Amino acid sequence: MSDAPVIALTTGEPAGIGPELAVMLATDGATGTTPGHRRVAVGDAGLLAERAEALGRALEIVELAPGEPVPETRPGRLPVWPVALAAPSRPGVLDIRNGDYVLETLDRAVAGCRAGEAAGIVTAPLHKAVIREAGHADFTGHTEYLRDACGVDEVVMMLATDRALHATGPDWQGPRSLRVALATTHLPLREVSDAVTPERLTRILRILDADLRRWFGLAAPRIAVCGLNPHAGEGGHLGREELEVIVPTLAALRREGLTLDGPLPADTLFTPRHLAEADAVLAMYHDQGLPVLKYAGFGRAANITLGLPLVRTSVDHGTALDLAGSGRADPGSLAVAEALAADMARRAARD
Ligand SMILES: NC(=O)C1=CN([C@@H]2O[C@H](COP(=O)(O)OP(=O)(O)OC[C@H]3O[C@@H](n4cnc5c(N)ncnc54)[C@H](O)[C@@H]3O)[C@@H](O)[C@H]2O)C=CC1
Ligand SMILES: NCC(=O)COP(=O)(O)O
Repeated sequence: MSDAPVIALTTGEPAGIGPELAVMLATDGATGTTPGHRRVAVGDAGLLAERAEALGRALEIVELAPGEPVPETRPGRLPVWPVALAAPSRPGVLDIRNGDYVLETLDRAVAGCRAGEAAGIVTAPLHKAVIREAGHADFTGHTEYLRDACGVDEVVMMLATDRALHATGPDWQGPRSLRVALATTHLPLREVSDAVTPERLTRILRILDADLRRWFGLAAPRIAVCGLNPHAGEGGHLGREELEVIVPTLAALRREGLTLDGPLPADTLFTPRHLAEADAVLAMYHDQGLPVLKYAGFGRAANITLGLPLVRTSVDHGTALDLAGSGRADPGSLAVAEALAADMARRAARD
């Protein structure tokens, strides 16, 4: 049996594109053969078989018992850690009866990592609203769910375009190569300002600095930090969060040795001159940073949860209910995210 790391691929919302993306990876000539890692899907085996049939792809689904070794990845075969759907699922049609199912796939993957059966997790997209409507009123996303499942206080969501996953130094240049981390994740805009506290910023920036060193081989990561307000507050005339929170927090962290630029006006930070001088950008909120990242690399970017005790990467997109079942969804981001999880798992094994 190979010692290539096992990556658990949670197949996400059953009515979304996740299951068919897993089928695409498993049947594709390039991604179906991954000598560097072994893939095990986590989800309903019957659902995956249905999606494979609908796409016209020949796929042998191999249900694994707990503890059974994950075989080598080869095209046309998909080992599965089975989790049963609560109700049949049709592409594009959400069903709150399957809300728990999605969380159970995550729990199975985390348990697999804890038991040493898997070295990392890559997640296909889930649908946040349907999970909340299924009774999990506090659910906001994988990132926060995995934080709580792993018992850590803070994690950082960072998305990176594929060119930025391994690049350092002179390779890090220009708008197509971008790493964007978020100070706040899934919050209504109204709550963002209150959430940007010295304590949170300090935790986030320490994790970002440490994990850029750990996973991206950067000896002294340069982090460009966005302001919260237009023109980074215009000297206090357009908001005081910069003067009262961000500036003093960055100053304290610089004294700890972090290399931080900012707070900078977010509208001009994402220009080549500034990006050329930064290894990552910290945006204050979701839609301040992610539209730029997706403009630069949608479909070829990965989402990484920093600060977890396990490896977790994900796609740069959501459930795309409008495409589910059509076979037109692009599996590019899932392939990038899975390859990154495998790289991180190998790095973790070496360290
Ligand atoms: N990692 C995750 O689990 C994520 C989950 N979501 C969730 O997904 C649900 C839907 O979110 P939306 O904002 O509508 O974003 P979305 O990414 O699902 O869709 C936005 C647009 O992008 C297109 N698109 C998405 N993925 C694509 C792919 N692989 N290939 C081609 N086109 C693609 C869709 O067709 C749609 O036009 C929400 O519940 C959201 O919370 C969103 C982002 C990440
Ligand atoms: N837009 C990114 C996103 O929503 C990712 O959410 P999750 O990975 O925390 O589920």
